[in-house]
Amino acid sequence: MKLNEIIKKIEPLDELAKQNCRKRWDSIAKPLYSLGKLEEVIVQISGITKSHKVKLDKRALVIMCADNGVVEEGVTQVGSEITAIVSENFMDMNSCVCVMAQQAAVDVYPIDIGIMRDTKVPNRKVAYGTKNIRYEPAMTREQAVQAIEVGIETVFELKEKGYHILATGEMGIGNTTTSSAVSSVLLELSPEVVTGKGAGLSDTGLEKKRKVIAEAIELHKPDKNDPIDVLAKVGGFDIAGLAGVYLGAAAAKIPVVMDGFISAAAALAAVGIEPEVIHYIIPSHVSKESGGKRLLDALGKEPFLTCDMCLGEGTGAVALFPLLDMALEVYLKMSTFEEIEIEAYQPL
Ligand SMILES: Cc1cc2ncn([C@H]3O[C@H](COP(=O)(O)O)[C@@H](O)[C@H]3O)c2cc1C
Ligand SMILES: O=C(O)c1cccnc1
Repeated sequence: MKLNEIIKKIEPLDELAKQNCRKRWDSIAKPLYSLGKLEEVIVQISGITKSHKVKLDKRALVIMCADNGVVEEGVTQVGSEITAIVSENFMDMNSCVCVMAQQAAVDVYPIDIGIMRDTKVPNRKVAYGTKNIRYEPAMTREQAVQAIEVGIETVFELKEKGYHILATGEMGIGNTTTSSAVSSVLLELSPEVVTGKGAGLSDTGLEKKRKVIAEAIELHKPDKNDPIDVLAKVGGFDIAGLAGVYLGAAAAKIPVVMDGFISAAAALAAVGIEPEVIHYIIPSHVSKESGGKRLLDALGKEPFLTCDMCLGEGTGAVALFPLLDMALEVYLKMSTFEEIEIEAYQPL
């Protein structure tokens, strides 16, 4: 599926479906608007799916798994070999997000979009890891587009399987370095501000990480007005793949729940490629990682959850599903004012 053709398919949300959904909320016997963002998110999903008959029965988490050459620079607490190990554990439902996903009835779809060795994870490899951004661009522009297209194709395959809603996750040692680099360029903020300790780093390690990011940006001069250039020069296959998931979701008219810092950096790139994508994205939590809040602000999204999480894998996104389920149960099952024979509140 070609990126250019997919972009052409992306439309504004359906206003009529949103209005019908709002009407249903307003008829429910409770104080108007009192479920706040939980009402708004169901309205958003109506607009995305062009129907006020919202269904969230089948849900999938896409986990983009890839390695990053920049790990050679000592910007992480653990080595690249951990990416493959954790990614293969997803296949056995043995990771934090898998446990949470089972609880929330979310199916887990890890994808090997660029792990540095062969794995048992479904193979959509663009390459065996990216180049070290301190010295070379992470990937070619063609590879960035290819990774985006892997994300797009994944969405259409899941839509075909009947999924109603998707969530984003990733696994890739070193990907808070690449996400911070992408964020620094796209937000026009110094690496100091948007770079944190990722999966754990000493203070000296953090200093080095910021320096490496600053040097990579200085060397490659990514064009902030061209998110594909930014992804190619200082991003990763996982981030580009996730950008493709957002673009694909918008084209396929399927809502997508965004996880934390890395997922938000990918979202910012996707929205830079096609601004309309923003309406198809549902935020979940605010990552504790430096830059997490700034990315949400730049996307104009408020988090549902503030739990100081910074784990990745899609954990924050999956954590939102029980809340979405409760919102939808009220929306679908609650009595209306008419049914319990009291006069409806008038909007103020
Ligand atoms: C065992 C382990 C499991 C993980 N699961 C997610 N991450 C998270 O940490 C990584 C990013 O942090 P950094 O940039 O510091 O490497 C990503 O893989 C992210 O998903 C993990 C990290 C580790 C070590
Ligand atoms: O918020 C995230 O996505 C995150 C933060 C730190 C480490 N891994 C992921």
